[in-house]
Amino acid sequence: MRRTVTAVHQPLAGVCAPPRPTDLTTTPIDIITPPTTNNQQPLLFHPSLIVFHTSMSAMDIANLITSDVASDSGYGGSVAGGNSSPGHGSPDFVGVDDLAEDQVSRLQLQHQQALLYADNRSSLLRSLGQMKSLLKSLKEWNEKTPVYYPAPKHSSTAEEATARPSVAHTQSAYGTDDSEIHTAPRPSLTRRSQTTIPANRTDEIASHPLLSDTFQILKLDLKLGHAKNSDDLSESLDSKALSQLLSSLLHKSTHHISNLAARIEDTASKVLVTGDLNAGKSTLVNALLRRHVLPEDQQPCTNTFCEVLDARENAGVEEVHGVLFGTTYDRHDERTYAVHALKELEDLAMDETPKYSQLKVYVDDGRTIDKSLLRNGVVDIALIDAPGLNIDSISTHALFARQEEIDVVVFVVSAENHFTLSAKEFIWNAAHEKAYIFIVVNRFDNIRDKARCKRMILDQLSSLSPRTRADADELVHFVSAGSVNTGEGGEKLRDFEHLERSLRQFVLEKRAKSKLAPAKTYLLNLSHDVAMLAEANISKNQNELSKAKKELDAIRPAYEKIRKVKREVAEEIEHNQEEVLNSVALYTKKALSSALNTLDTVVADYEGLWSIFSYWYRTRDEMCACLQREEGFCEDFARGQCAAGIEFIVQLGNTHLGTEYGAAAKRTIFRPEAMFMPKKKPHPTVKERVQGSVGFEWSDFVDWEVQEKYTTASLGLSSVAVVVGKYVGLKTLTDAAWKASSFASLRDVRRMAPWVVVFAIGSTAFFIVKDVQRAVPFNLARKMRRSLAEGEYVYATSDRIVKESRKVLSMPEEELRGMFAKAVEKSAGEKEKWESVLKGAEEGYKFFQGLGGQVGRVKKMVESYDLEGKGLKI
Ligand SMILES: Nc1nc2c(ncn2[C@@H]2O[C@H](COP(=O)(O)OP(=O)(O)OP(=O)(O)O)[C@@H](O)[C@H]2O)c(=O)[nH]1
Repeated sequence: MRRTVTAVHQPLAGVCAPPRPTDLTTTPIDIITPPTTNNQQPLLFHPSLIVFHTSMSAMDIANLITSDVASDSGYGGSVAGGNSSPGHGSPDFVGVDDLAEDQVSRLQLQHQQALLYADNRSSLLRSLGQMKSLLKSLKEWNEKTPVYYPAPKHSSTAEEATARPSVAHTQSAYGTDDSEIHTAPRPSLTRRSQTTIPANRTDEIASHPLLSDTFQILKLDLKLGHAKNSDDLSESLDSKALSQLLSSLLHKSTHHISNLAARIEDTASKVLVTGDLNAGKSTLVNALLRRHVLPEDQQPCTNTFCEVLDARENAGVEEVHGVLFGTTYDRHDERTYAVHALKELEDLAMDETPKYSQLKVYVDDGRTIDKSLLRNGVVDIALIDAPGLNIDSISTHALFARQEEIDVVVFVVSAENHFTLSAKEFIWNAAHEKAYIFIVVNRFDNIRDKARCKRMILDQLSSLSPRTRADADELVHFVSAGSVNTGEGGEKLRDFEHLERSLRQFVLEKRAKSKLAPAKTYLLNLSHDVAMLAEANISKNQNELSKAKKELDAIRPAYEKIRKVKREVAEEIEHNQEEVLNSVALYTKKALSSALNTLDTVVADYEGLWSIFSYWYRTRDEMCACLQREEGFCEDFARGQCAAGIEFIVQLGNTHLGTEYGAAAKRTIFRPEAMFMPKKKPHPTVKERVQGSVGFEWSDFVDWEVQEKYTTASLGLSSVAVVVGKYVGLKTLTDAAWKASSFASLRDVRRMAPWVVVFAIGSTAFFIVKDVQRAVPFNLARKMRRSLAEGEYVYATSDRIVKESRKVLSMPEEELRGMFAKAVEKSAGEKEKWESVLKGAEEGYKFFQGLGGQVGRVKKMVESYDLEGKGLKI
C-alpha cells in the first residue's frame, strides 16, 4: 500500500529533538513542500527543515537525508547515488511501499543523529584545538618555570587495592572505570591513557572523592623505581625532574589530541574484525558482504590485514591494492601500492611470507543502503579482516586496535573454543580503548547445548568487559556466519540479520560514541587534570606570595640597616687608618729629625790623640747606631699604634657582626713582633746609607767654625786694645811698642820670623789637638745630616714605617670590609631571592588563574556536548 509520509524537522540547534511526526498511518498530515526545481525533487534549503514529499521514494528520502547531511557533516562519499560510478548501477532501493514505518523512523533518526554528529564533531574539534593551545602554553610555562606537581593525597588505599586489578599502570588514566571493568586479574601488559569513559561517567569522575585528588591523564609514572608509593618518589624527585616528566606527558597529550582530532576529521569509520585463529573472521566479513570475497579455510589462512572498502572509493573498480612495506597508503599515489585483481586476493591473503603490509580490497556491494554495511548511505565503512590471534601477534593486534583510526572492534570467537588466553588478553586491552566491543560467537551451529555455551561465554565476558556484557543483547551475538552465504535461512539467518542490524546500529547510530566519545572523555579527563594542576599551582603561588611578602617585610629593613652600617663602618675604618698612619708618620718624622739635630752630641769614648782615627770611626758608628735606635723606637711606636688600630677594628666587627666576626677574626691574629721583619729586599740601614757619602777627611778634626770664631775674636781683641789704649791712657804703651817695632831693623825681623812661624804652627796644632774631641762629632754630624738629607732619610724611613703599618692595618680592615660585604651580599641575596619568589609567584598566580579559567570553560563546553543524542526522539 502506498503511503504518504511527511516529516517536518525542526531546527536542531542545541541538540533539541525534532517533533515526533504524528501518527503516520492514520493522521492526515500537513504537507510542506519546498520549492522544487523540477517535479518531485526536493530543494534543500536547510538541513533542519526537510520535507518528505508524499510521492518521494525511499531512495529520494535517503538521498535527501544523506546528501544533505554529507554536505556539512564531512561524512565523505558514502552517499547513495552521489558518487556511484556508471556501470555499477545505483543501489537497488526498495520502494516506499516496501518501506516499513520503523524503517522510515530509523532513517529520520539517522538523519537527526547525523546532524547532531556534525554539530558535536565541529564543537569537539574546536575544543580539542582550544585544549591543545592550553597545553602548549602550559608546556611553555613548564619549560620556563617548573610547574608544581602535587603529590597525590591518596596513594593506593586498601579500598582501591581491592577494587582495582593488581596491574602496574604506566598511566592510571582510567578513573572509576578501572574498578568496574577489571575486577579480574589480567596478564601484565601496560595500558595507555583512557579515552573512552562515557559521558555519563564524567560527573562521577569530578565528584569522586578519590579521583578529585588523582590525575588521570597527567599522572606521572612515579611508581616505577624503588619508591613504595607516589608520595615517596614525588618527594624525592626534584622539581626539574618532575617538570621534565610533565613536559613529556604534555607532549604525549598534545600528540594524542592531534590524533583524536585526525580521527574525528576522518570521515570513514573503520571496523576491525579480529579474533582467534580459525574462528571464522573472514567468513563473517564475507557474510556481511553476502559475497565470497575473503579466503576461508579450515587451516589458518589470513596472514595479512585485509581492509575491505566500497569500490566507489576506487572509482567503482573492484581490485586489490597491496600496500608496500614502509609506505603510507595513498590511493592517488601508485608508488605506495601494487594493484591486483580481486581474484588474486586469496593467494595474497594466504601468502605465508606476505609481500604487503596490508591489502586494500575494493568491493562493489550492490545491495540497498539499508542492507549494505559498506554502502550504507551515511558513512564510509571499512571492514578490516585481521590475521588470527596467536601468541606472537598479540601485540600487533593490540597495537592495531589502539590506533585512533579504529572505531569499532568486532571480536570473533569460536563457540567451540570459548575465550582463549590470547582472546582474553586482547579483549582486556581493547576494552580500555574502546569500552564497548562487539563480540561475535561464531560456529554456533556446532554447539549442542547452546544455552550452556551462551551462559559460559557471557560469564567470562562479565570480567573481561563488563560494559559489553551489560549490553549483551546488542553487542554479543551467537551466530553461524558460515551458513549465511550458503543460502540457509531460518533461525541462523535471523540471528545473523540481528547481528547485522546491531552492528550497523553500533557503527552508524552509536558512532558518536565510538568516534567522538574518546575525544570527549579525553578532553574531560585532561581538563580535569589541567584544572587540578592549575588549582594546585594557584594555591601554591598564593602561599608563596604571602610567604615572600612576609619574608621581604622582615628582610628589607635588615638589608637597609646592614648597608648603612657597612657604609658607616667603612668610614670609621678609613678614619681610624688615617689617624693611626698620621700619628706614626708624625712621630717618626719628629723623632728622626730631633735625633739628627742632636747628632753632634753623640760621641764615642775619646782615647787620646793617638787614636783619633779610631775615634772618628767609632763616633760615626755611634751616630749611625743612635739613628738606628731611633728608627726602632719609631717602629715600636708604629706597632703600638697598629695594635690599637686593630683593636678598634675588632671592636667594630664585634659590635656589628657579633660572634660571626669573632669567629672569623680569630683566624688572623695580630703579632706586633712580626712587623718590620727583614724582607727579601731589606731597606738600607743608616750605616749603609752614610757609608759611601760620609768618609774620613782631615778637616773633620778641625772645627772651622770655631777657628773662625777665634780669629774673629782675636781681631776684635786687637781693635779693642787699640780703642781702649787710646781712650784709657794706654796710648803711650801702644805707641812705645809701635815705635819699638818701627825701630826694629829688617834683619831683626828676619831673625824673629822662624820663631813666629813656629809659634803660629805650634799654637795652631795645640788648638787643633785640644779641639779634636769636639770637632769630630760636630763635623761628622754635619756631614751625616747633609748626606741623610740628600737621601731623604727622614721621609723614606717614615714612609717605610707608615707603609708597613698600613699593610698591617689593611688585613683586618679588608677582613672586616669583606665580612660586611658578605653580610650585605647575603642580605641582598635573601632579598633578591624573595623578590624573585614574589615576582614568580605573582606571575604564576596570574598564569594559572588564567589557565584554570580557560580550562574550566573548555570543560563546561565539553560537558554540554550530548554525543548520544539523549534528546533525540522520533
Ligand atoms: N561450522 C561452521 N564453520 C564455520 C563457520 N564459520 C566459519 N567456519 C569455518 O571455519 C573455518 C575457518 O574460517 P575462516 O573464516 O577462514 O576463519 P578465520 O578466523 O578467518 O581464519 P584465520 O584468519 O586464518 O585465523 C573455515 O573452514 C570455515 O568454513 C560457522 O559458522 N560454522
